[in-house]
Amino acid sequence: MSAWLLVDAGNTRIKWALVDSAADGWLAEGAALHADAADLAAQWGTAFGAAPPLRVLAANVAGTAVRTRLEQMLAAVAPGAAVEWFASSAQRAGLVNGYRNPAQLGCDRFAAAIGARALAPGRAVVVANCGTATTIDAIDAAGRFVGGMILPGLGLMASSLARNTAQLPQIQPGALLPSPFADNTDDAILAGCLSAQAGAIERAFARHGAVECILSGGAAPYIAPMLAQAPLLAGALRHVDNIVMKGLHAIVRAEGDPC
Ligand SMILES: Nc1ncnc2c1ncn2[C@@H]1O[C@H](COP(=O)(O)OP(=O)(O)O)[C@@H](O)[C@H]1O
Ligand SMILES: CC(C)(COP(=O)(O)O)[C@@H](O)C(=O)NCCC(=O)O
Ligand SMILES: [K+]
Repeated sequence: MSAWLLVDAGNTRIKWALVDSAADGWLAEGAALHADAADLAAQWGTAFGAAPPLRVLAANVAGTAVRTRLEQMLAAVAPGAAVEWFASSAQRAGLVNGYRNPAQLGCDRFAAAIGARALAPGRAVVVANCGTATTIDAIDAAGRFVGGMILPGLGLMASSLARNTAQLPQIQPGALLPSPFADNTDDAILAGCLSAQAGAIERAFARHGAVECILSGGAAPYIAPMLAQAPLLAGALRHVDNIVMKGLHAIVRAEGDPC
C-alpha cells in the first residue's frame, strides 16, 4: 500500500497529511501559515524519510501563486510524484454536487462534503468549516451536496469591524462568554461575531432538517462551546479536525491505489 500526501491550502493556512488507503491510514500531519510556507519542505522531509509519496492529492483555494509554490516544493521533496489538483466536479466518491455550475464550488467545500458523507453515510448533514471564511453546507441522506452559505470567518468578521470603524479595537479570539449581552467593547464584539457564526450554523441545521452537524476549521474551537449550548444541536454536534483532509482521504479510500 503506497502513501499519499494530501494537501488542503486554505486562505490562511496550508494543511497536509500523509496517509495510505486503509481506513485508519493516517500516518502524519502538519500545517503552516502562508507566510511560513517554506517550513513545509522541512516538515515533509521529516515525515517522508527515505520514502517520499508517489501520489499527491491537493485542494487549493488560495490561488495560482500558492499552487505554483507548492508545485515547486513538491518537485523538490517528492520528485516524480503524480500530483492531482482536486477540483469540484458533478460527482466524486459517491457524492453528487448540486451546484448549478459544479466547477464553481470551492474544491475545499466539495472535499469537506465528501468527508462529511463518509463520516455520516445515509444521514442529512450540515458541515460548517470555520476558516478564513465560514462555509455551511448541506448534504442530504441520499448523498447530494444540496448547497450552502459563505460568510466571513470569525477572524474576518472581527477584523472588519476594527478596520472600518473609528472606535472598535482588534480583538483576539476568546472563550465563550457567560452572557451574550456584554458590558464592554471587546466582549460585545466577541459576543456578536460568535453569535453570528453559531446562529448561521443553527439556522442551516434547522432549515436542512439535519441530524448531524460537523464542525471543523481553525476557528471551530471558539464556536463549538456556543453550539454545544444550543438545544437544537443536542447530540448532533461533532467537532472534526480538518474535514477537508478527511474528505480527500475518503476519496483515496474510495478510489484505491492505481496499479
Ligand atoms: N494559530 C492560528 N493561526 C491562524 N489562524 C488561526 C490560528 N488559530 C485559530 N485560527 C483561526 O482559524 C482561521 C483559519 O483556519 P483554517 O481552517 O486554517 O482556515 P483556511 O482553511 O481558510 O486556511 C483563522 O481565520 C482564525 O480565525
Ligand atoms: C469560500 C472559500 C473562500 C472558503 O475558503 P477558506 O475559508 O477555506 O480559505 C472557498 O471555498 C472558495 O473560494 N470558494 C469558491 C466559491 C464557492 O464555493 O462558491
Ligand atoms: K472555510
